Amino acid sequence: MSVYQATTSAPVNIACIKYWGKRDTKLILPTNSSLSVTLDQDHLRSTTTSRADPSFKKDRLWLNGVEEEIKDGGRMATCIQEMKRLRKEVEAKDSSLPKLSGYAVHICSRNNFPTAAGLASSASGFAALVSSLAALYALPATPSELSLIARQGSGSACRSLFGGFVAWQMGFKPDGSDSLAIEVAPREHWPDIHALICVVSDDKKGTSSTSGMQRTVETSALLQHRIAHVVPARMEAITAAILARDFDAFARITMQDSNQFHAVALDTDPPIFYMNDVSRAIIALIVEYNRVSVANGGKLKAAYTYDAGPNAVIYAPKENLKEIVELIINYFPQAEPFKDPFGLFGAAGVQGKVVDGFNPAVARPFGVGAVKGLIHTRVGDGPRVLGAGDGLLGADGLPRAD
Ligand SMILES: Nc1ncnc2c1ncn2[C@@H]1O[C@H](COP(=O)(O)OP(=O)(O)OP(=O)(O)O)[C@@H](O)[C@H]1O
Ligand SMILES: C[C@@](O)(CCOP(=O)(O)OP(=O)(O)O)CC(=O)O
Repeated sequence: MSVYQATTSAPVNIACIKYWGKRDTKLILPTNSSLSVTLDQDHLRSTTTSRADPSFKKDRLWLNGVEEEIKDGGRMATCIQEMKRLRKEVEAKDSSLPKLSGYAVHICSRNNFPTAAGLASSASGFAALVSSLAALYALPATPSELSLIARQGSGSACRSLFGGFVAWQMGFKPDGSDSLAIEVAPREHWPDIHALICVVSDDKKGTSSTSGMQRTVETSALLQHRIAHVVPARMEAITAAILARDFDAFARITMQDSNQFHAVALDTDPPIFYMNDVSRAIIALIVEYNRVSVANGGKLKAAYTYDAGPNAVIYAPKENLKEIVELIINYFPQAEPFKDPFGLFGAAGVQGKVVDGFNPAVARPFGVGAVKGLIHTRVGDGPRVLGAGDGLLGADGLPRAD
């Protein structure tokens, strides 16, 4: 008997222009457009296997080995239902196709990084879910078409259907059919963009993005100014910066937009604080690192950005990553040796130090554990279809023990 199964992996994305606010909470339609960099799946990814089988009684999902309830009318159920609808359309056009749209599915997914810790697991998770079902159902859909469905799982997930530099166009139609992701530039356009993730906390966060942004929509006057007068011009300017590979402009806009997102969080009633003292110290270090460069006649060398949590993501051209890792480690000693996937350091490992002219008093040194880990990665590609050997379900249709 045929086994109908597909496995894909999908990347995390970290926004430079932040999505924060919905105009429709069911369809997940945003109050502003956003733009992100897709990170390399060689380092951070969700891997998902989907199987359709006539013997399955109901749709089931396992996340990191634990079964999650698929709630009726919930986001997961909506995504699965929408994918089955697309499959049904394909089957209607070709009667020789197996009627997979009528079978229940078993879905098994793993993240190779902490889930629900502000590392955008919902983005890679829903992108992997949608792309694995698209592969299972052999849908002729484009990544933008699939992004319409991933968006209904988690807004930011729509941007993980592409690699490189990705915009989520907010759209204007009430049915959401124009609220989708498009590629601004593939990673090959600007492969030099690297990212250092400073894991400040891998705990589950206090205020989820979903509830936090809704409170902001309801109570923040500053958000209305951001939506009407700030984001549209920033979307244009950062797109131009990416197309011109202008890191100075890219960095300036990215930092400004992170700052404004955290300002609207603070402007929410009651206020929401996602950054902590460690996050703010990292901002001070990057600001000073850039100041020294500019004082010496150079340009901005790094950009920080923070999502709905205290973890920092630092974007920079590859050539600056060595200095940036040394800088962070100088203030935030690490319990574990730095994993050095790009071979920046020799066998001796990293020694903390600051660049000449750096004012060390901009931040106080912290103890081991303030920054729990550093992940060095770079701009990456979009979802990948994997081989049968990578499947996460066993012959019985349940998660494989490994
Ligand atoms: N691999 C996956 N497959 C399917 N769903 C997933 C996967 N990984 C995460 N999710 C869903 O995303 C939820 C976590 O999303 P949440 O927004 O709380 O955290 P986050 O994405 O890590 O943080 P943020 O989006 O704010 O950066 C999980 O509870 C689960 O429902
Ligand atoms: C701060 C952000 O990371 C917010 C992400 O919010 P989510 O996409 O997690 O929210 P839901 O649509 O409610 O699932 C900014 C961004 O990624 O653009």
